[in-house]
Amino acid sequence: MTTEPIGALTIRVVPMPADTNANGDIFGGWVMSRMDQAGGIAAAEKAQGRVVTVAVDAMTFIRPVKVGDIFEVFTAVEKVGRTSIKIHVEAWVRRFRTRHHEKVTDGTFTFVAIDDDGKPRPVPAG
Ligand SMILES: CC(=O)SCCNC(=O)CCNC(=O)[C@H](O)C(C)(C)COP(=O)(O)OP(=O)(O)OC[C@H]1O[C@@H](n2cnc3c(N)ncnc32)[C@H](O)[C@@H]1OP(=O)(O)O
Repeated sequence: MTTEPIGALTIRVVPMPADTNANGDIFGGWVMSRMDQAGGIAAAEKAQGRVVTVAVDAMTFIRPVKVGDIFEVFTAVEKVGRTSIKIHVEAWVRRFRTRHHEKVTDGTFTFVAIDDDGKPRPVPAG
């Protein structure tokens, strides 16, 4: 089990009771949405402009997220193609009250740099 997050801290937020599923844990869609947002921030920085999500791969939900946890998303550029960027995304929590730090989810998000017409454009070098 990884003991330290991979990548840069990109989003930090506390989930609320409205974000729970029928079990009382945080809804997986809420988790994926925050991960997509964080990946989009990292990809837009690399692309120096607009990006869209084209694919999500290898999502693993390892541990539940609870109300009151501090939810953190870490991102790292994994691969840059001609117009696409793969971002490794990890979600970690600092557990409510204990502040125990553990990984809850990871996945690979692929984004495509787009122009004003929504068409793929090359990712700038550097
Ligand atoms: C449906 C939704 O609302 S999801 C939420 C937001 N996302 C979107 O709206 C995106 C909707 N999709 C699109 O607009 C288009 O599919 C686009 C702009 C992302 C891509 O357009 P396409 O005409 O398919 O582009 P194209 O075939 O040239 O591929 C562009 C790049 O994406 C990569 N790509 C395309 N599909 C995938 C895929 N399923 N997995 C990984 N990479 C992919 C290609 O390999 C290519 O990468 P490269 O240039 O680095 O080699």
